[in-house]
Amino acid sequence: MKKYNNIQSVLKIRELRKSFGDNHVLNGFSLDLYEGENLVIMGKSGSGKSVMIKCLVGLLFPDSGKIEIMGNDIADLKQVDMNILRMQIGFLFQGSALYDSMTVRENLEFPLRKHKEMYEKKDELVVETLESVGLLSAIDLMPEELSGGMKRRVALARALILKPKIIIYDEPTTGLDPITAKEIIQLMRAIQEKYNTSSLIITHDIDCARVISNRMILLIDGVNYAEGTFNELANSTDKKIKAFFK
Ligand SMILES: Nc1ncnc2c1ncn2[C@@H]1O[C@H](COP(=O)(O)OP(=O)(O)OP(=O)(O)O)[C@@H](O)[C@H]1O
Repeated sequence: MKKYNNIQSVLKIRELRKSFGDNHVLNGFSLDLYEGENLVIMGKSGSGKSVMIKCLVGLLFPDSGKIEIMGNDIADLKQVDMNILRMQIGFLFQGSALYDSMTVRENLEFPLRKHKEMYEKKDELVVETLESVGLLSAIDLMPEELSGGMKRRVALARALILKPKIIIYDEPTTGLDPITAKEIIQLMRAIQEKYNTSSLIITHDIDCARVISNRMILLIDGVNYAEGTFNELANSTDKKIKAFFK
C-alpha cells in the first residue's frame, strides 16, 4: 500500500461521534485525506456518509470529535473564516443541482460573484473550466438542453471554478448509464492530474472505486472499519468487508 507519511493531510477527522437519540450513527469515525489522493468512502445505505459530510461542512454539529481542514480545526473558526475555507472545497452532489433558469455560463459565474478578483476574470475562468470538462460548446445552453452526463460535467466545472484544493464527490456516477459513468470517472482522474486536487469520493459504484481510488475506507458500524487499496480490501477474508465486493 502507498505510504503517505510524508504527504500533508488536507483533511483530518478524528473520533467523530454523532447520534440522533438512540441512533448512534458515527461512533468514532476517523480519516485522513492526503494531498493529491483520491480517497473513496464506501458504506451501505444509512451508514452515515451524508452525516459525515454534513459535519465536515458545518451543516451538522458532531457530538464530539475533531475535524481539521487544511490544518484548521473547524470548531475554532468564526463563520467568516469557515466561509473562506469552504471556498477551498468543491462539491459535486448526486443530482448535479444546476440552476435551471440560468445558462451554463451563468451557472459557472454564480460561485464567482462573491470573489471580486476572480469575478473580474470570469470570462476567462468560465472558458478555461468548461474546456477542462470538454464542454465549451455548451456554454450558452440551458440545463434542460443537456444530457445527464453533460449536466454532471457542468456541475463538475462549477465545483472547479474557484480552484478548490479538495473536491467532495457524493455518488458521482449514480443515475448515469455505464458508458457515461466511465467518462465521468475518466474526467475525475484527469481533473485530479490537472489541478492536483485531493478528492473524497462517496460511492456505491464498485467500478468507480476500482478505477478512481488510491485508497479506500469502509464505513461500517459508525467507524472506519477497514482501510486500504482496492485490491487489499477486495482480497480480504473478513465477512463484512467481502460483502462490499460481491
Ligand atoms: N437530521 C437527522 N435527524 C435524525 N436522523 C438523521 C438525520 N440525518 C441523518 N439521520 C440518520 O442517520 C443515519 C445515517 O444517514 P445518512 O444519510 O448519513 O446515510 P448515508 O450513508 O448517507 O445513506 P445513503 O447511502 O442512503 O445516502 C440514518 O439512520 C438517518 O436516518
